[in-house]
Amino acid sequence: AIKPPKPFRGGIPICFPQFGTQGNLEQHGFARNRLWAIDDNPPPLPVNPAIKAFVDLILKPSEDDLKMWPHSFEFRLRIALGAGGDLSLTSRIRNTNTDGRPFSYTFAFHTYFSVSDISEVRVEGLETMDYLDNMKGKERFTEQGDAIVFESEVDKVYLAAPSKVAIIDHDMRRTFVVTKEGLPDAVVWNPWDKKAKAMQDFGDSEYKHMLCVEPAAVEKPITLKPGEEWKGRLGLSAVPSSYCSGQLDPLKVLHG
Ligand SMILES: O=P(O)(O)OC[C@H]1O[C@@H](O)[C@H](O)[C@@H](O)[C@@H]1O
Repeated sequence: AIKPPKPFRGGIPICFPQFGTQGNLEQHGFARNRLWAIDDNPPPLPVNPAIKAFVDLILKPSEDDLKMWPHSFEFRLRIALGAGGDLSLTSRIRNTNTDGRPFSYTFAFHTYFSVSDISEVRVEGLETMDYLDNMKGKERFTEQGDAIVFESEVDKVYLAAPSKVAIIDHDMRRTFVVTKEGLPDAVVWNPWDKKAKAMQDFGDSEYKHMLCVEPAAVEKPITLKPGEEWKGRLGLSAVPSSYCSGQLDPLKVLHG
């Protein structure tokens, strides 16, 4: 059972106004631990004709939030479902400070994916990208040319990652396609066995069946002046993937 203010481990927690430990706030910021309200009268947002249903939510800071992070904001979230089950999350964050002050934040859609077996999963789209390795003091490295596979703990922030990343699950014959807009980075995280054991709200072997791929703005914080609004979008779809002689065609997966 989830008892606020504990974050939910799974789904798509929203990291705002701080990703990870990059600041003075609690890990990943406070937004993921708050109750959001239904936004009955959201400002217009173009609706993709493929969208069949959506809900608009809003988060504004409480008095306590303002003590920790002294900025007034309106965070609108549209959660939309397409006919084929495609999911789209659009975040709109507006600076509503009345004292003329800008604010800066980092952000992530902390997306948990369910996979059959992490050792059999490949991530395509992040080859040759630069990344900051959270396990090595955020040092910068460059990924090799091969798809990413998993054989130990991974906690990396890929910088200026492409707008489409694919998670290919051989055993399930399923590929998750993650698309992102307005979010330059992509975090990839799996805690592996030792960290899984150390996490109280996580089963010892659950790491085998999950992977986080998180569209994010981490390296360069986003700054908004009063009255300015930022928009970031996450798109998710699951497509059946055929699996022939051990190889998928990555170009086909990523470019349709
Ligand atoms: O346990 P939390 O706060 O949900 O965070 C889980 C992980 O989230 C990832 O996004 C971070 O890169 C990791 O460093 C972190 O361990």
